[in-house]
Parts: sequence; C-alpha cells; structure tokens
Amino acid sequence: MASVVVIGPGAIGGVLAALAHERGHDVTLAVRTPFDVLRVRSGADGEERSVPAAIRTDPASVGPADWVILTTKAQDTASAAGWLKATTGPGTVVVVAQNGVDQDRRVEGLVHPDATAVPAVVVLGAEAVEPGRIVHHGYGRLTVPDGAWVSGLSALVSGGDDGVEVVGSPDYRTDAWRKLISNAVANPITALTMRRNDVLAEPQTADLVLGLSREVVAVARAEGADLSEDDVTTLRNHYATMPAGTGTSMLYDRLAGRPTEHEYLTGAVVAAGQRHGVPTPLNATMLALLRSM
Ligand SMILES: NC(=O)C1=CN([C@@H]2O[C@H](COP(=O)(O)OP(=O)(O)OC[C@H]3O[C@@H](n4cnc5c(N)ncnc54)[C@H](OP(=O)(O)O)[C@@H]3O)[C@@H](O)[C@H]2O)C=CC1
Ligand SMILES: CC(C)(CO)C(=O)C(=O)O
Repeated sequence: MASVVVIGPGAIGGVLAALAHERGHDVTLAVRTPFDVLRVRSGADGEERSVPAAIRTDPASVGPADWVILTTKAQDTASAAGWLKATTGPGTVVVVAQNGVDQDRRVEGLVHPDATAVPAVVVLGAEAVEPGRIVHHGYGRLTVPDGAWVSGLSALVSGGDDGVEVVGSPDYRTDAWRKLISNAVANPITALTMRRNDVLAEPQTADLVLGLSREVVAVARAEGADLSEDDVTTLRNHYATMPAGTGTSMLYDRLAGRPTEHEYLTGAVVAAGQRHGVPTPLNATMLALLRSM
C-alpha cells in the first residue's frame, strides 16, 4: 500500500483519488474548498460511489507521501506551494497531471529537492459538478515519460473496468504537444461559445479547427515535437465521433464562473511561436478573446 496525496481533487484529481483509494492505497485529499466526502459517478447516469479518503484543508496536517498527484489548474500551482512543501520528501514522486507542456517545470522550487517531478498528459473526460462531486464522463489515460515511476503509477490507478491506463512514453515532448493541439482548439472554442464538444464537428467551425490545429503543429515542430498534418486529421476525425454531451475543462470553468487556464494552453502556443518566429495569428486572436472574457 502506498501513501498518496491528491492536491486539488476536482474533476481529474477526484477520479484518480477514487481509483487509488479503491485499489487499497492510503489516499489523502488536499483541498481548498472543503466538502464532506468525495463522490464519483461514472457517466452522467451511472451509480455514484462515495470515497472515504481523508480530507485535509491545512498543509500542517499532512506529511511527506510516496506519491503526490497535483491536479489543480495550472494557474493554481503556486497557490498549492504549501501542500507541495508539506507532502514531498526524499523519494516522493510528484505527478503533475495538468494540461499544457513542461508541467514538471511548474513545481520547480516548490517540492523537496530530492523528490522527482513527473509531467503527465491527461486524457480523461471528467467534470466537477460541485466541490467533491465528480462525473467521470469516460475514458482515461495518463502518459508520462518512460521511467521507473510508470509501474508504480499504474499500480495506483490502472486495472479493472474503470481503471486509467498509464503509458510510459519514449517521446514525451511529442505527446504533450499532440495533446496541446486539442487544448488549443477545443478548450477555447467551447469556452468562448459556451457550447459542448458538438460545436467542434459543425461546418461553421471547420476552418477554425483546421487553422488553429495547423498553427500548433508548426509551433510544436519548431519545439522539437514530431507532429505532422496526420495529427490534425486524427483530431478532426476524433471530433466527428465524440460522444454527445462532453465538454472541456475550460468550458466547465467558464460555466462555473472560475478563472480559465488559457495562458498555459493557447498562451503557451503563442509564446512558443514568438520564440521561434512561427506565426500564430488565429491562436493570438483566440488568446485576445480569452483574455477579454
Ligand atoms: N476535466 C477534464 O476533463 C480534463 C482536465 N485536464 C486538466 O487537468 C487539470 C485539472 O483539471 P480539472 O480536474 O478539470 O480541474 P478542476 O477545476 O475540476 O479541479 C481543480 C481542483 O483544484 C483545487 N485547487 C485549486 N487550487 C488549490 C489549492 N491551492 N489547494 C488545493 N486545491 C486547490 C480546486 O478547488 P476549488 O474547489 O476550491 O476550486 C479544484 O477542486 C487541468 O490542467 C486541466 O486542464 C486534462 C484533461 C481533461
Ligand atoms: C477533454 C480535453 C481533451 C478537451 O480538449 C481536455 O483536455 C480538457 O477538457 O481540458
């Protein structure tokens, strides 16, 4: 049994915490807005399970753990500094399960110097409908760089009918940028239109989806990621077949009136484009709109 602290058990952290608890691990939830018990539902009509993991609101009440899974929004990482300091020690593996690229750099200087920070690409559809109450809309995969942590992370959250697959990648940079295509397309379009993902498959958004994706691929290639037009095609096919009713984390934030993560998604694309002299006019336009929301 491993000790696991999930910092920010909202949509993603709630699902991962439930899985680790149900697999017999000692799970602590490090929360900002308190709730009585974590509840996770698989699918909008599925059965809701209660997850009696320990809930803590004060970093002084926790100590170093084997695993720390950070699932706050990227812009909230700095506000979790107290938790990261209290829960990490020599040997702690800190999985930064957030969208964007270079997630591990976000915790530099915030974790114990002998802890290991591991970035994770999260492919998992989930929604926090209220603090501590999560709907897992479907699928689940964490992609991390190849390394010793892959089997340990699998033991926390994989297996069974509802487990999350953990994949060790030999080319994590490419995987992170591939995921960022989706986050620079789907997240802004759904958040700005206040529509669920079906908006991405409609004819009036087709040129925008294509143009935004191609800009991200061009920037990603300049960053050393091995992406191509095939990745754009794959994404468009994916949008054509997505289950009805799903949305994006940025849409859920906008619906709930919370700050959005755009600086770490569209903002990261525009900033990298500027570094490499790769034009990103469509992403820059989206960024201006997102900043004005
Ligand atoms: N939801 C999804 O389908 C997907 C999300 N992602 C990515 O995963 C990451 C997590 O997203 P998601 O789970 O949707 O986000 P949520 O907003 O649902 O959850 C984030 C949680 O972090 C908590 N939090 C924020 N700051 C702190 C803090 N200082 N201390 C403790 N808790 C804190 C929030 O608390 P409070 O209740 O107070 O707001 C909230 O419960 C993001 O990077 C997102 O882009 C990736 C793939 C899909
Ligand atoms: C589900 C997905 C892939 C949409 O881009 C996502 O990462 C998010 O909601 O943030």
